[in-house]
Amino acid sequence: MSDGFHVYDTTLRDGSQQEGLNLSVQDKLVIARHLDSLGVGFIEGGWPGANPKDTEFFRLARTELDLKHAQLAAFGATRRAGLKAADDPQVAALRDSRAPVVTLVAKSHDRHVELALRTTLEENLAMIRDTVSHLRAEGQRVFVDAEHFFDGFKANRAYALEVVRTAAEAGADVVALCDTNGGMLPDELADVVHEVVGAGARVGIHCHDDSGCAVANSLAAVRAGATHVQGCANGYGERSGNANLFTVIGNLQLKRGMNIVGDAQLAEMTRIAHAVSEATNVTLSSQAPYVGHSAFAHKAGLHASAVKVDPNLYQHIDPLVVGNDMRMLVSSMSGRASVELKGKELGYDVSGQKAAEVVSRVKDLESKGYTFEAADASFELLLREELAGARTSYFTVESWRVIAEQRPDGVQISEATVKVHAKGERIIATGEGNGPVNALDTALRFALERLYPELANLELVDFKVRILEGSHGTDAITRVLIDSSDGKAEWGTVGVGENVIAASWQALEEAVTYSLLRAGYDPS
Ligand SMILES: CC(=O)SCCNC(=O)CCNC(=O)[C@H](O)C(C)(C)COP(=O)(O)OP(=O)(O)OC[C@H]1O[C@@H](n2cnc3c(N)ncnc32)[C@H](O)[C@@H]1OP(=O)(O)O
Ligand SMILES: CC(=O)C(=O)O
Repeated sequence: MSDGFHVYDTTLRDGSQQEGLNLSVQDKLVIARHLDSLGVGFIEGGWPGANPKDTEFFRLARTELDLKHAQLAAFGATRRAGLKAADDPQVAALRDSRAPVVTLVAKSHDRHVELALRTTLEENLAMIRDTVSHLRAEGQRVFVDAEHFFDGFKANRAYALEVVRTAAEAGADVVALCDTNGGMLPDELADVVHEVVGAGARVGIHCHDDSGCAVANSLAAVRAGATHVQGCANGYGERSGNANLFTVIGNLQLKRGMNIVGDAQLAEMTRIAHAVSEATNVTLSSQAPYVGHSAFAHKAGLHASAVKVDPNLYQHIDPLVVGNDMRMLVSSMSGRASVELKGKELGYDVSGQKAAEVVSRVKDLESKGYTFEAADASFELLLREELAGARTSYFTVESWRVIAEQRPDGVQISEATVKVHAKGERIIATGEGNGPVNALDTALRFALERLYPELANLELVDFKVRILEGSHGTDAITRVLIDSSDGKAEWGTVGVGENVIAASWQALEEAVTYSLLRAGYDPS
């Protein structure tokens, strides 16, 4: 990280104020390690003393977190009105955390001092002064988060600036100006930051995303002179979240030319964003800038035809720089170039008239309810059929049948029979399952596993059903998407039919066919 500029992560404190996000101490340790490996300068670990988990995190961090880049910061409030900082138990918890940095939240809006703290403006300044100097004297580095700073500045400019001066004079290294309610817009916010820079301490910025401007506001603040930027992984945080730190880092490094993290660390950013999302158990938006699964996915035919000439015609950066990948999506919006590029991605040479035929087939099938964006394996099987003039096939299906039963004891069980032909044999197999699709899957595997032992590695990992509305007087139809894995890769297949079992069978048959193709068996 460049000297003189701080990247401060508050995922483990402000990020965990997000509705539905609950981190264990172990989750926090895992996330801290990921953020450290990205090269952030500070990791705010939580509020020691506010709850046992955060206190425990700081205790364990001393022995279990071997941070290579970041310093740990403990978050807490200034002392209570009327108490000495040294006697305030919450301040003691910050001291006892033994974190090298303490970040104190301080009121900087006069109305909040009077209504929320129920004290005088002078006492609030004394609370800031005493707490900062006490912790400094105890050997900790102190940052101050000036809460509601921008709203406070509008209401009482002199008082908001006095808060910054008081914190700086007492020894705070950073005063982070907080857009706590997240309602600021970049131009207005930048003007305020500009006025504060030079008041003594290093000026930082902490933005919430209630107006959808948290990242833009953070960048505007940096341009106006802030040299400390706070944010959260994947934009987590209370209400609409905080500035997405990954977007901020990408923009500062790649658009503003700042040396925020190393190139090798930036190339890990996509992996880290997804690993943090695994730890928080909050699905990462596929549209997340830089790191989302769709951030460099091209669906429109016109885009693909230009990307074929030069990917940068429809991409703002090279995805590899942030560890992401360009992907081509095939759908009813595709043209020949989309199919050509997707074919190349899958290892097939398809162009000209053949590409046009594939496009036309995809469009026709999508008009009937199929979708190939999420069913890459079904698309590959279709492509192979167009190129070879015949389906890739390892078995032919004579018939299948399934019975769903509810027994007198309430247990529901399904039983399926499949009749298939493979390698010159006619095979009849029966399977049971907790539902009809599970029973069909079991029966099909029983039928084929002896001839194709690699099938034992196939696992169905997801199953999605969608009822598509009928049009032009037709009945509604069912689309089934199955995600499968062989432990090395995942792939999707699609089936469409008038009933859910027929659609599922089709997606299942393609999942099995594709797994045999991947396993290297020769098609019949
Ligand atoms: C803008 C932000 O996001 S700041 C971070 C906010 N995060 C959290 O609140 C999560 C952790 N919080 C907690 O666990 C609890 O609220 C605690 C442990 C901190 C306090 O709990 P309690 O003692 O029960 O108080 P409660 O939550 O009801 O109220 C907060 C108190 O802190 C006071 N306070 C608020 N801000 C400050 C401040 N900057 N400096 C000193 N005191 C403050 C309030 O006036 C209130 O005082 P009161 O007890 O005299 O009414
Ligand atoms: C401190 C903080 O999280 C805020 O003001 O938003």
